[in-house]
Amino acid sequence: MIVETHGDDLVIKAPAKVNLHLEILGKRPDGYHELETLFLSVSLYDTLIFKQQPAEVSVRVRGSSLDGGRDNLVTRAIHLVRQEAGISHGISVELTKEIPAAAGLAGGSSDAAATLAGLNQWWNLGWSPERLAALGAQLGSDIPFFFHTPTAVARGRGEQVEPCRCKTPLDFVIVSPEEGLSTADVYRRVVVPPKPVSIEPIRSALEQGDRREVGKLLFNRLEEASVPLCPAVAKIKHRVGQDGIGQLMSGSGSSVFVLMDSPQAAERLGKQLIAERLGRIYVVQSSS
Ligand SMILES: C[C@@](CO)(OP(=O)(O)O)[C@H](O)COP(=O)(O)OP(=O)(O)OC[C@H]1O[C@@H](n2ccc(N)nc2=O)[C@H](O)[C@@H]1O
Ligand SMILES: Nc1ncnc2c1ncn2[C@@H]1O[C@H](COP(=O)(O)OP(=O)(O)O)[C@@H](O)[C@H]1O
Repeated sequence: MIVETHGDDLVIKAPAKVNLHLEILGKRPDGYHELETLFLSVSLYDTLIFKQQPAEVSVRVRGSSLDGGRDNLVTRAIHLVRQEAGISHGISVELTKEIPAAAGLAGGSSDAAATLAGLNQWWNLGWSPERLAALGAQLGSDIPFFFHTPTAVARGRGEQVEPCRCKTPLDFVIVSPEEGLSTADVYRRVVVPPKPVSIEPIRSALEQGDRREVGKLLFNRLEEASVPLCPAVAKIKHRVGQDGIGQLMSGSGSSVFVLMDSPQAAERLGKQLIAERLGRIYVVQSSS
């Protein structure tokens, strides 16, 4: 995330993520699936502006039909911090959404992580990134990763995070169809593989900066479960199947990303796809 002060305001840009690898290792007694995933944050951002306000909490959302009420992850993160710190200070947050919601890009999770980090600074709490990540895990599985950007391996439900290196910037075109996907529906259909695909080859390719190898090794176990639920994913995968150096659905969908071998190639493909009305198109790079 990118943190700046503008006059009296604190401004945080909260990045989206993609999963370069996602494998299911098993099903747990609590019904959740144990996963192993390689996260990468990218340069598509929501923006949060924190402003002083006496006692009450208010969250205003722009650029989306989501409201700022008690179900919004920003609001939930504010209440969690106030409870944990034992304080009742007010705060006003203006959230401008650019990351499409429920698209496998973890926009809501990133907003929550940005809120935890922002309030830690705003209220001088002095909490460590580990403490913030552990608090975030109470709100959502993808949140701890955002304290370890740009790239990390995550296990468990996503809360066990091990940072890794990305030696070279990576360029992507992301296609987000209008049709969304329910994470619960996708996990319900997933089949636990007898022998999981290893994360090590793609992690090593990323650490060596071998983008072609990364492209060849892209893998997401949830993709096969999602295609029958969302024909748009199949349509996009078919359309971009020969483009770039690899293509994959992100997380539980429905966004699909194409890994490109240069920023110029990403710009060119982005322009072509905008004309084809497959969904919202984002030309992005790996970022913090
Ligand atoms: C797929 C991933 C990968 O990064 O991200 P997104 O696509 O959401 O970005 C995550 O595993 C999203 O995990 P999480 O954020 O916990 O999903 P939720 O929406 O809370 O889960 C909805 C439902 O999906 C099932 N579920 C979820 C996560 C998991 N590891 N195993 C599961 O079986 C559970 O039935 C749960 O009740
Ligand atoms: N600030 C927020 N931004 C996006 N979604 C939010 C937010 N707060 C709550 N939500 C809810 O969380 C769900 C998951 O959002 P998000 O993290 O964007 O998607 P995904 O889990 O597919 O990556 C959405 O369906 C939405 O209803």
